[in-house]
Amino acid sequence: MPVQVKICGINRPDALAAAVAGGARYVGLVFYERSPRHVAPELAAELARQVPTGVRVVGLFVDPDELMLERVLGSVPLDLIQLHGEETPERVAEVRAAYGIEVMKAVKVAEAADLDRAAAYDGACDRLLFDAKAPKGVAALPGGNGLSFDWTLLAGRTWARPWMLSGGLNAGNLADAVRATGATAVDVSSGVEDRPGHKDPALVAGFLACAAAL
Ligand SMILES: O=C(O)c1ccccc1NCC(=O)[C@H](O)[C@H](O)COP(=O)(O)O
Repeated sequence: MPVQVKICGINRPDALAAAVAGGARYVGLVFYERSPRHVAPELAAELARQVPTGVRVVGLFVDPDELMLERVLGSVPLDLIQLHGEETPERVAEVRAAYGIEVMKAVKVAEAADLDRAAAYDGACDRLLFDAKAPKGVAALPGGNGLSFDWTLLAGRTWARPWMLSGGLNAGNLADAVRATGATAVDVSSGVEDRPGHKDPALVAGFLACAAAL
């Protein structure tokens, strides 16, 4: 079965067009103001309108409050809410119940214990996403840092929910990552950019071609 791809951090029509043309199943819009990929709800709504049926629009949030979620959901038709902060399992369940939209919880991984803790989210969300934990002591973003984690940590783990692999993926390491983890869905951002926050349509197309060939 082909690996499904989410291209995260879309903020321009040319990147969106490359993602759709290359067969991405998910496109991610970042609603986190510190991110170089941040999109205002107005631009996000315009981009979302260009997404064809069959491609799911994911809104990425970091510890959003109700005001934030309502502001975005009031104008942007999202298919999935991605929670990429320090949300507790209770908060994830609350967001899921409140908006009637699928919720994907990002779990930041550096060691086996992080995956042990992920079990608590398995019943609270619709999907899990495993991403590298941001390095301590630097002003890193909570995600989208182009860093990988030790993929062998996922070996032998089973999850009740569907899950995606992310963190430092690119066309050069995708095959190894999928082989090591058994992932059937992957998420990429930095690995298809030519500079922070700027997706390169050729890199997007190249990544999707690699995924399609797996
Ligand atoms: O992309 C961001 O700027 C971002 C900001 C805050 C939280 C999460 C963020 N991104 C997450 C993602 O783009 C993906 O879900 C994933 O982490 C892949 O990122 P990358 O390692 O850059 O491929």
